[in-house]
Amino acid sequence: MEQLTLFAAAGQSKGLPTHLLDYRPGLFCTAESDEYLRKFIAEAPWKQTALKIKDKEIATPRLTAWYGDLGTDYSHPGRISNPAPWTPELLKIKAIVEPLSGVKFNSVLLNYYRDGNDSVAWHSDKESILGKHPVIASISFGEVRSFDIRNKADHLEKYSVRLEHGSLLLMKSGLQEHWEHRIAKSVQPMKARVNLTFRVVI
Ligand SMILES: O=C(O)CCC(=O)C(=O)O
Ligand SMILES: [Fe+2]
Repeated sequence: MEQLTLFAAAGQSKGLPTHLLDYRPGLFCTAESDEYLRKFIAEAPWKQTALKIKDKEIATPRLTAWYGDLGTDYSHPGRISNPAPWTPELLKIKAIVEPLSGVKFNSVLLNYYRDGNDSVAWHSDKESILGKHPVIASISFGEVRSFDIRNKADHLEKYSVRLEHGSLLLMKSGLQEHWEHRIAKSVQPMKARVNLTFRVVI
């Protein structure tokens, strides 16, 4: 089972390794972010996928949608999905995020956390299809959730960033190698949040 967040009310932890993570609040203004949140919730081809853990099928505790260039089919253990074609909104966001990231992305994974029960467990995005040192740009709309990272070699070394409405979190090269991240479930009531992670699938 996932643990409940240790950082429920905390802001950005002191000592956050900024060579691995770059947090930029307010990349999109509130009105624009409200509209993106509404539109993505209403229009993305949301799916709830199943994860196989020790031969048991477990529904992923959030909804996902995958968009990208044709040919960037993305497969995870237990899940395969064909990308939907880019929408005008996603292309607009991608064009803003790319110069800030120094990367041309060819796909984006959307996560929809419907309430505080939705989450993503500790993991790193280090599948071989993302290359050895992936850079991932993460945009958040909606409810502020705590993004926790922990050092793979020492789980007690942990930090947390509150991902605000309209913010960008750049996960830089090296983060996936040595650190895991999660969005923990929350005991506080939580409204909807949509997160976009722009990626390069090779
Ligand atoms: O929702 C988030 O901020 C993180 C999502 C994530 O880690 C992922 O999709 O791999
Ligand atoms: Fe991730």
